[in-house]
Amino acid sequence: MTAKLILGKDVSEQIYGELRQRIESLRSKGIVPGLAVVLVGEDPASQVYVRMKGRKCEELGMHSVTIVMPESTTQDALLAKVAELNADPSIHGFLIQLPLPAHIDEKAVINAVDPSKDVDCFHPYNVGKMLIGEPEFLPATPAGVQQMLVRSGVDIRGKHVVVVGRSNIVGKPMAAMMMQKGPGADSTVTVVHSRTEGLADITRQADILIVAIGKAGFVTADMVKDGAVVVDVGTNRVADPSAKNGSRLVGDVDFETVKEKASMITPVPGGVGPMTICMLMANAVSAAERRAGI
Ligand SMILES: Nc1nc(=O)c2c([nH]1)NC[C@@H]1CN(c3ccc(C(=O)N[C@@H](CCC(=O)O)C(=O)O)cc3)C=[N+]21
Repeated sequence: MTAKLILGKDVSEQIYGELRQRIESLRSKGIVPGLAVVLVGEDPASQVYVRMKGRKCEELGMHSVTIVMPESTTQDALLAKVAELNADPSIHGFLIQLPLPAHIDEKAVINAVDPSKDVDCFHPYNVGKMLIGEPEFLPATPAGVQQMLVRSGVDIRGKHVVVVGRSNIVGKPMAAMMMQKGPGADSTVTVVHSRTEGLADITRQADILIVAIGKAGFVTADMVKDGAVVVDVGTNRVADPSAKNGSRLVGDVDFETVKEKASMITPVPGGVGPMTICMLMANAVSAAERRAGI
C-alpha cells in the first residue's frame, strides 16, 4: 500500500478560511487581532519562521509586530520587552522565538509572559490548564497534528497512539492532548523516548504514530504497523550537495520506506510545519475574542 498524504497546506487552508471569518467578525467590532513575535539574535532558520509568521498575519488582516533584538540583549532588557508587550492593548498574543541565546534563562522569560497572551502555550499556567482538560490555549504544533488527524477523518477514539519523543513543546503536550476526554482524542497513549527499551516493539503497536524526537530518519519501515497513520513532526536540516543551498529539510521518519507501509503519512516539508503557524494564528484570534468577551 502507498500511504495517502496528509498535507499541512490543505488542512491549514481550511482553518485559515475559518479564521478569516472570525477576524472579519472581530474587525466589524473595531478589533484587529494583534500578534507580536520577538526574535533575539540572528539564527537564520528562526528568521525564516518569523518572516513567515509576519507574512501570514498581514495576509489574514491581523496586526503584526516583529521585534528583533541583538544577540547581546540582556535578560533584563528582554524581560522589559515582555512587560511592554504584556501591557500593550494592540497586542492580543505574542511569543519569544526559541531557542534564546545561552546567557538568557528561557524559563524566566516564559514565566514573565501574561498567560492570557501566551499564544505558544508555554507558560506553566497554560500547560496546567491544558493538562487538566480546561485549555485556554493549545500548543501550536500538537494542536496542528490533532487538526490534521481530525480533518483527515482518522479514527482516534480508543486507538493506540504512540508518541516518540518527550519534549515540553511537542511530545508531552501531544500525549496529554490525545489522552484527553472528548472528540479528536480519547485515545490510549504510550510515550517512548531515547531511553526506552524495546522501542520498536512499542512503535509497531501504534495505530497512530507521532514522531518528534529530532533525529533524521529515525523511524524506519520495520518500526511501523501495516496501515498505521504516521505523523512526522521532525524538521532536520541535512547536507545535500544537489540542493540549491546545499541542504534540505527531512523529517524524523524515513519517508520513502514508511510510506509503503502506512495508510496515511505527513511529508516533510509540507506536513506539520505549515500547521504550526496556522495554529499560532488561531491562538492569536482566540486571545482577541476572549479579551472581547466572545
Ligand atoms: N517560541 C517558539 N514558537 C514556535 O512555534 C517555534 C519556535 N519558538 N522556534 C522554532 C520552531 C520551529 N517552528 C516552525 C514553524 C513552521 C515551520 C514550517 O512551516 N516549515 C515548512 C518548511 C519551511 C522551510 O523550508 O524551512 C514545512 O515544514 O513545510 C517549521 C518550523 C516554530 N517554532
